[in-house]
Amino acid sequence: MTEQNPKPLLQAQALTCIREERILFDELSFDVGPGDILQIEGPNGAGKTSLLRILAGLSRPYSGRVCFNDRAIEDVRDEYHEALLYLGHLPGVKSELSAEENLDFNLKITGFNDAPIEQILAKVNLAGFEDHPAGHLSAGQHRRIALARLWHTDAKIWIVDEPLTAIDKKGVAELEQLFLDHADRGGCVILTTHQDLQLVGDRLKKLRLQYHFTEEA
Ligand SMILES: Nc1ncnc2c1ncn2[C@@H]1O[C@H](COP(=O)(O)OP(=O)(O)OP(=O)(O)O)[C@@H](O)[C@H]1O
Repeated sequence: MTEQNPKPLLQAQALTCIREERILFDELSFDVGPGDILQIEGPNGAGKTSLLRILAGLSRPYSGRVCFNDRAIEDVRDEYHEALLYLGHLPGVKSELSAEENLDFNLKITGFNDAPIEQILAKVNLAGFEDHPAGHLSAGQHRRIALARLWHTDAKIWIVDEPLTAIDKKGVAELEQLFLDHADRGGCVILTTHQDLQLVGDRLKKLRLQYHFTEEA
């Protein structure tokens, strides 16, 4: 937290999610405030991605609601959209486009028409790979193209699904530092990862989802 009890940016209020007749989580409530870095943990299939998608407004909970600045996100859709950067676990990178074209496209759809693409790609260690088709890059480099958006955004709320997958140690440390800097500026980060975060350390809050079996299982 950057200050004592700041007003939450995002509130999960009694969220229940059911998929294929299985309750993933039931009446889940938590707040995320400026300066928070929240790691959602849990085994495969526990519902981490489902929770992130609900928080991002991409899918609806069975019951409960998500609030941004005390308002249901459905009621402040445009405002929320502006405040949010969501990066799903499928990176949204087109194999046939180059690293530069992909980033340029992703930034343009979020309103950045003149972003310094080369500089941003250099920050994610893709200098020299700007013209390479994403499909010819490694899994980690592919993911770095998607992650590059984090280095050029005004969004306060970052929701990122498994950002560290396929990223090497140095890249993980750089990302952790970026998350810390963002939190220090009053933003928040909600992420899933199966890795232990080293740098973020005591700034980190954790929320653990359990795997609930169906009654028949
Ligand atoms: N759109 C959907 N329709 C039906 N079932 C779904 C849908 N999305 C997810 N599920 C189911 O919900 C459960 C939780 O999936 P989810 O991807 O949220 O888990 P996760 O905790 O992110 O898992 P992992 O660690 O493997 O990424 C899974 O059993 C999955 O099959």
